[in-house]
Amino acid sequence: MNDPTTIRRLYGRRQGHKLRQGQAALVEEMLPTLSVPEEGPLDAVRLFGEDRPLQVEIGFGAGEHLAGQAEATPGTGFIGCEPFLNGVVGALGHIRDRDLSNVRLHMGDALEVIERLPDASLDRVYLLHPDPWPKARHAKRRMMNHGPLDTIARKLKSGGEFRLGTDDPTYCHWSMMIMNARDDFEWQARTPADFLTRPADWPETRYERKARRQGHEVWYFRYIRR
Ligand SMILES: C[S@@+](CC[C@H](N)C(=O)[O-])C[C@H]1O[C@@H](n2cnc3c(N)ncnc32)[C@H](O)[C@@H]1O
Repeated sequence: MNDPTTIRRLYGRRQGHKLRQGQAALVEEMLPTLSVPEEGPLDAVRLFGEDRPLQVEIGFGAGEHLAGQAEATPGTGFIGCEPFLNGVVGALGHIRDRDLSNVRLHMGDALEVIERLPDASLDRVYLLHPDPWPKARHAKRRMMNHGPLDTIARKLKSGGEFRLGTDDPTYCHWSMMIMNARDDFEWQARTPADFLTRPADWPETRYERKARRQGHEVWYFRYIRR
């Protein structure tokens, strides 16, 4: 079971290096206890044993933002979604190190999980540094498209928040155009500083750090569901 090939077959996509033994143990022992059930409707009671606010992070990468938010708001239930095994292993490490009991993980497509939640059930959805799909012919694969956004809008409570972070100028412009065409979200930006400055309750992600190291500007969008 510790063989990385077996783990890859059982637990989906992986990137980069082989899992070390400690990481394999996290996947074998901890992940099954934190995984979102594979079938059926989902809600806070099924996931956390009680009614509580819910937030979803789409593509949590290495999980530092997810863990930071979960640590800051222990009364909220967090659902982190990420198809890559290495990212899931990173999140498991953070969850263990910070002793978090309010995170559940889905190793796969976030929209599959969001669809199974009740309408108007989410307090917040995070989409931080999504894959930019820079070629025009791949634009329909971007998460910032009306199909995925319709789903996110339906599942957010009125007054709930959708957060987007990106350092990609094309993706930034694209996202603004898409969101401008919608009347179900209100952009929370009064001055340029509002979207050029990371809010205090927005932990830095690995991609964001990398972008800043490379000298890129980063844009932070907060939209309230009307
Ligand atoms: C560029 S990385 C950013 C990771 C992280 N949010 C950060 O800022 O460091 C984008 C991530 O989104 C994940 N992703 C792409 N499509 C996804 C989907 N449909 N559901 C969940 N995660 C997805 C990818 O696997 C990848 O890890």
